[in-house]
Amino acid sequence: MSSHETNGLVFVFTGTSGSGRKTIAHHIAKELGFSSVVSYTTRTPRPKEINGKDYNFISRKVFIDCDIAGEFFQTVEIDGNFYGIKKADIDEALRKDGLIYVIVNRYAANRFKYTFGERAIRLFIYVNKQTIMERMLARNTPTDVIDHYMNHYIEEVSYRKDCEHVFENMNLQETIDKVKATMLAHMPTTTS
Ligand SMILES: Nc1ncnc2c1ncn2[C@@H]1O[C@H](COP(=O)(O)OP(=O)(O)OP(=O)(O)O)[C@@H](O)[C@H]1O
Ligand SMILES: Nc1nc2c(ncn2[C@@H]2O[C@H](COP(=O)(O)O)[C@@H](O)[C@H]2O)c(=O)[nH]1
Repeated sequence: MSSHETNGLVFVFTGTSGSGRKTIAHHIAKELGFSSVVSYTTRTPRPKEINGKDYNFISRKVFIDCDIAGEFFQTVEIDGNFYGIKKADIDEALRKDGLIYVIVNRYAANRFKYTFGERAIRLFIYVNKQTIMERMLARNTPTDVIDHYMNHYIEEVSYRKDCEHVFENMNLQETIDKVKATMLAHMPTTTS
């Protein structure tokens, strides 16, 4: 049995695309000092995305080879692109930090819940569709990315009823404070 089945906490950031999940998750992780388990994808990088931070960008051939070799904990295909998280990356981060965080959609969130049970905490981040649109337009986000966010909104937002915690991300600092407090409440306190 690998360690990801026995130890550690998994914070699963999920919710509506473009709602601020990565911003919130990375900010809190930096403050609390733990690292993310980064997904692999065959999608083309968007402007400002960093390989190894936002995603590990790989070719379809490499993705399929890794999949056949059984390296992925879970995979999904969205709009013709593959996404997945590697078992070895989960195990390594759990060994190092005792907890991990991932940023994924409902399919991976369900898989984490199934495998880790109460040790998987789903943090659902959302904003309304209009706000996502306004934020994206203000940042000159490419049209195809905005379309992608809009097309998946209804399906994604319906998952919030299944999650342990739900946050509407209007004021960023307020959301960060609430999510961080929620995460800390799940983390074991250290005794001196
Ligand atoms: N409360 C907020 N107010 C205004 N802008 C925000 C807020 N939270 C995040 N943003 C901005 O919204 C954009 C999308 O945020 P982010 O990339 O973190 O979302 P995401 O849910 O991880 O998106 P993706 O679906 O692409 O993974 C970023 O430009 C971020 O700076
Ligand atoms: N099931 C999984 N979902 C994932 C994974 N990595 C990212 N995601 C989610 O997919 C959508 C689309 O992402 P985008 O960056 O192309 O907009 C979004 O909800 C991501 O959080 C994964 O490994 N498994």
